[in-house]
Amino acid sequence: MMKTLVLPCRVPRLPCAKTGAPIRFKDKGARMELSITRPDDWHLHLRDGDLLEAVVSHSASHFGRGIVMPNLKPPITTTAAAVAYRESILKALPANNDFTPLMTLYLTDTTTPDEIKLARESGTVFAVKLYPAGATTNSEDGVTDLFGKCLPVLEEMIEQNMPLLVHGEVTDPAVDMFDREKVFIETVLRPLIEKLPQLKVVMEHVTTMDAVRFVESCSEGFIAATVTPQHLLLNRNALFQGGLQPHNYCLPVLKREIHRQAIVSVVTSGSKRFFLGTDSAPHERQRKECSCGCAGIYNAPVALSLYAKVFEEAGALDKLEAFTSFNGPDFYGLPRNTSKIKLSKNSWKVPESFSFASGEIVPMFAGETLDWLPSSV
Ligand SMILES: NC(=O)N[C@@H](CC(=O)O)C(=O)O
Ligand SMILES: [Zn+2]
Ligand SMILES: [Zn+2]
Repeated sequence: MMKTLVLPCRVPRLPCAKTGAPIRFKDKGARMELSITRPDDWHLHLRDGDLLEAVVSHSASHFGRGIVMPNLKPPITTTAAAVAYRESILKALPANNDFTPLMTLYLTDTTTPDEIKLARESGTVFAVKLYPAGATTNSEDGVTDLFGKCLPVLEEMIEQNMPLLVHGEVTDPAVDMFDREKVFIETVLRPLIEKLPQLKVVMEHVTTMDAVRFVESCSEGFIAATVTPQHLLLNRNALFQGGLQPHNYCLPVLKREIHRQAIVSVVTSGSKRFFLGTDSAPHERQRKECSCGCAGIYNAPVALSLYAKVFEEAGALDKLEAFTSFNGPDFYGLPRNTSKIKLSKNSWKVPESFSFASGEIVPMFAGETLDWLPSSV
């Protein structure tokens, strides 16, 4: 496979007051070590069956919690299904691992306010996910008319202090693929927030300067965003470099360099509105390398190394811990993790692939050498 073109992260920094996050650096001879509060992944696809078994340990080995996406087949639309899915995740965890899956419900045109009450009472569901119908992988059952069909549910979510997580893209085929996030902000998100200013919303996997500006312009504590490693490190050239690169294809699709730079600038500025969400989305190799390949990048094994790389190159390692470990739980109103992990400046090679019962999964940056190695303390 072609070596991925990784872009430099030394970009202009937005002016910002120092957050003063207590980061501990140790210089072990030539090797730098960083000790940070255990991170959480606020956007994660764990799948089910043997794929779940194959991938879960890559997240569970370093992350404390993960917001688990509900886009299974069939989707997780009820609390009962979320509770059962949670059980199967717990069963698939390695022994003595206390990773906590935070479950989500898949919003449909027919979700009821009572289901939201049940979700809150269960203590296992932490958010509701909006997939505009047809926007991405397994979104066929998603919402067709948010304002027409879902307002009572959204009002109940305000009552229950339950955040709405959005895949922020319109699906109108007349809208250019690269403009779908920007158009979603203007036609759906802004009107939604004007109508329901008390609703907590996370704009998932932001990819544009427009999204960065929008989130920054909203009230803190109500609107936040997750950011993936791929949208921090790659621009849309990575899809075509040396030939079509299916393992760099995800949705929302990678954008122009100016957008990538805007995202790097805002996360490394220390803004509290942005936090770690890998969107790690494994698909079996044949489902990526075919004539109509699936969208989704499998980044769980490399995500922490890559986030550290971005912050290091931007000269902002002192802001890394807030992004990986504080801003997310603070937004969700959950306690921060108490355990730590270590990131050592140690070269390691990303495996070419991971085999499992039904095939192989190719990780992001397969076969390449990365600098930061995470380990539990
Ligand atoms: N991001 C992706 O490209 N794919 C995700 C779905 C999603 O998060 O949109 C998947 O489930 O494969
Ligand atoms: Zn999505
Ligand atoms: Zn996703």
